[in-house]
Amino acid sequence: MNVTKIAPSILSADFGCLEKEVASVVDAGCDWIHIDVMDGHFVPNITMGPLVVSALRRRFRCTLDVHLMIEKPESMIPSFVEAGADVITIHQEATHHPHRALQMIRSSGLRAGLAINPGTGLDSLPYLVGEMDLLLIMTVNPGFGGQTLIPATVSKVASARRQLVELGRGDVLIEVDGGINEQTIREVYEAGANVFVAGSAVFDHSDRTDAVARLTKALAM
Ligand SMILES: O=C(CO)[C@H](O)[C@H](O)COP(=O)(O)O
Repeated sequence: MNVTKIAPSILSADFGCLEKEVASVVDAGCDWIHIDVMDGHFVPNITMGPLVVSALRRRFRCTLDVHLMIEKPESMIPSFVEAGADVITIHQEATHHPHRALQMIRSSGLRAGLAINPGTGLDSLPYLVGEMDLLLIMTVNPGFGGQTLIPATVSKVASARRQLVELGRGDVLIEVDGGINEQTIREVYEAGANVFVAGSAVFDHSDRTDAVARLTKALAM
C-alpha cells in the first residue's frame, strides 16, 4: 500500500490559538489532523470533546481523525459524528463491545478505527477486521504527548501488517501514535505503518513546514 500520511496531533498545539496552529500544519501540506479525546478515566488526562471537532470542521476541510481515549465510547460516537469527524477510532480496551462500536461508526458513513494499547495483543484482529478501516497501534501508553516510543510495538506493527494481508485486508491503514519523530518514523514505516501521528515532533517546532518536511524526508530515506 502506497498511502503515507503525517497526522499532526493537536494535543501538542497551543490551545490558545488552535485555529492558527491547525492552519500552520495544513499550510505545511498535512491533510489529516489527529484529535486526541481523553476523559480522565480511560487515560489520566482530560482534553477536548465534540465542540472542538465541530469548530475545526467549520474552518478546515482536511480529514479530522478523532481518537477516542474514553470509556464506553459507544455513548459518544453520535456526538462526534454530528460534530463532523471523518475517522473515529475507539479503544478495544475501553468497551465490552468493540465490534458493535465499529459497526456504529461505519453505519454513520465514517471510517472506523480500532486502537490497541502497547500491552494489548492482536488476538481479536480476525474477528474485528471486517468492521474496520484503520488499526491504531499505540507506540506509547496513551494519555500524554512527548513520550518515547516503546520498541516492542514495532514488531507488533510488522505482525499486524502480515496478518492483515493474510486476512485479505491489506487495505486497512495502520496508524502509529506516540514518540514518532525523525529518528523513529522510518522503522515503523518499514514495519508496515502508513499513518504517522506526530505531536511534539511537529508542534514543538516554530517552523511547521520544516518540521513536516523533516519527517517526510526521514520517511523516504
Ligand atoms: O495519543 C496521544 C497520547 O495519548 C498522542 O497523540 C501522542 O502521544 C502524540 O504525541 P507525541 O508525538 O508527542 O508522542
